[in-house]
Amino acid sequence: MSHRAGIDLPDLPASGRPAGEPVLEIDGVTKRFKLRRRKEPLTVLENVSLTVRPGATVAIVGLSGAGKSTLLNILGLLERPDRGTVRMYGRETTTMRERDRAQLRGETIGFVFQQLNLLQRRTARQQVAAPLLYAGGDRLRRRYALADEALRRVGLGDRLHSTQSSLSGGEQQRVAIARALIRDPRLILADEPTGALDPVTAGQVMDLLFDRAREEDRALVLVTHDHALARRADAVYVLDAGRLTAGAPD
Ligand SMILES: Nc1ncnc2c1ncn2[C@@H]1O[C@H](COP(=O)(O)OP(=O)(O)OP(=O)(O)O)[C@@H](O)[C@H]1O
Repeated sequence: MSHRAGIDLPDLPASGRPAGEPVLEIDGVTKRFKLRRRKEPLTVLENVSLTVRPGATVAIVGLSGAGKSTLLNILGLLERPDRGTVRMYGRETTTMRERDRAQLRGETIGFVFQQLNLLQRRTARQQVAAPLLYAGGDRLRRRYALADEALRRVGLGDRLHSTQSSLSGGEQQRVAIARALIRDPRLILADEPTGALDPVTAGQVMDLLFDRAREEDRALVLVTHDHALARRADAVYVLDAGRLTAGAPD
């Protein structure tokens, strides 16, 4: 068991695939939103269950408005479901205090979302190093070297000192990916991570995310409209009318 920042997490094996406890396991998750001027709430997720094991790559597809981002927010402990359980390494999170959920989120999850949430005047190196400001110890001291390495891995080794506003949309997205990976998260949650990228760069970036998830027994959950990309995952699920079913995209 690792004990980092007060959170107990199972140790990852040095090699090989563990039979292992699921990274994430949700069961019977239901989410409704109250809409203005509508009596009946909108049911976005209905009795959704999903298990993500170490090393797994999972893609979720569905029409616009199907609830994919809502599901990803629940998996990422950013939102709580109205019903159901969300277990991370066996720990039930829906009843945890917000502070504990935030700590578990920070230690475990790397987010690559559609909204980039990057600061326009910071350099690429500063953006990517930022999550390590809270890491402490060696990673805090080496944050710029680690950021430079992460930026090189997404092909931005020559743009370390460029400010966010001077980068193209695709380059900004790669900065966001480098930032999501800098803390070496066990679970990567990605929402349309290649939307702004050309096919070649998109392929390289996805190789990086898939390799990280598979080779190091991390896990990846990917939301996408791109069915060719979804087919690269070990498992594909379709979200339709609030229900999640296993299935291959058309
Ligand atoms: N906070 C909220 N309050 C009210 N309705 C919401 C809220 N968040 C999401 N919704 C609604 O829930 C439904 C699902 O939204 P969500 O963003 O999860 O869909 P999505 O499948 O990710 O869509 P897209 O592919 O277009 O990004 C939509 O009808 C949306 O308007």
